[in-house]
Amino acid sequence: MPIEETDTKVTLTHPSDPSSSVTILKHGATILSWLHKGKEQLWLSDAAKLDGSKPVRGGIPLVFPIFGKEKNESSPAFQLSQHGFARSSPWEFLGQTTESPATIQFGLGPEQVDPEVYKLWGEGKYDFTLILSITLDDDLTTTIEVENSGKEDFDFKWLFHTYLRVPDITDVLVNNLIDQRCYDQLLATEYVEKAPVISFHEEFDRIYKNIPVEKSFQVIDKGQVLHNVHRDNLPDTVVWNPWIEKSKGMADFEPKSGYHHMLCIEAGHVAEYLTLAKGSKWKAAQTLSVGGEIRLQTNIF
Ligand SMILES: O=P(O)(O)OC[C@H]1O[C@@H](O)[C@H](O)[C@@H](O)[C@@H]1O
Repeated sequence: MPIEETDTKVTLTHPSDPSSSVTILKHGATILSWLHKGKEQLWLSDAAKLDGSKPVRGGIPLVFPIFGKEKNESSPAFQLSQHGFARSSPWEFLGQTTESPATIQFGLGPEQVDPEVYKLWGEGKYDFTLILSITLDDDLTTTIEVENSGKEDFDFKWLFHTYLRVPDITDVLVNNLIDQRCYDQLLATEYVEKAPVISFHEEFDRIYKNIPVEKSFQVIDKGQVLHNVHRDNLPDTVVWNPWIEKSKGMADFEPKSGYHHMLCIEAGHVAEYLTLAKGSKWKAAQTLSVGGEIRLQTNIF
């Protein structure tokens, strides 16, 4: 059976390769696991809450309609909690849409969001439909469509908060971010990245902005490409590792040494808000792939 559904989860198995599968928690439509030819590609905390009491620490949580906390008091998103409500709402499983490649869909509308939370976004005046499509081929593609089905335009941000699994963060390099503008959230400073490859030795939290979509990022471990992150209509990418102190402060981050085995590369539209006019739609996607040759894309600005 390519699809297995329980009350809380859905697992889609590759139709011609039983060792490849993706498992999604209905709460938050959070991808918890992607097995590629028997090998787990995502990191999931041992203490992640899977009962809906907290967003999942690990996998691919979905960030909408804000990224982080909105600091502008006059914004309709000011009262929303960190990273918005998509990751903490119960999505509906809509079923399979194509067989080859295998695609399943999940949906979220205002009626599924906790009414107390929904009221915090523009006093509950926005109507929206989110459709998440998950396509399992040799790659894993997540496609999001946001529709403004209401009577008012609204502003939003979107992000796939992907926790990639790595053998040891101190051995890992990420390429193709050179010459991109970035905002360092720890230093609260904006600058142009000059490192030909990024390496990790301490807490890391940067928003790389407006990156040509032709550029893909590769996570390289001792000369070997582990992960490739491709983007469609997602101009920004957050790179995050909490390191020692921040991990200690997160109750749902276990084991505490887990920061060694994860790296978040989060494709999104977060540097600026997108305005979605009433009646219109916006679509974007992230594709993760495994292995391949090292590709340096330094000549695309
Ligand atoms: O703890 P949360 O809400 O899942 O956020 C985790 C991290 O998410 C990242 O996207 C942010 O850049 C970090 O600043 C943040 O700490």
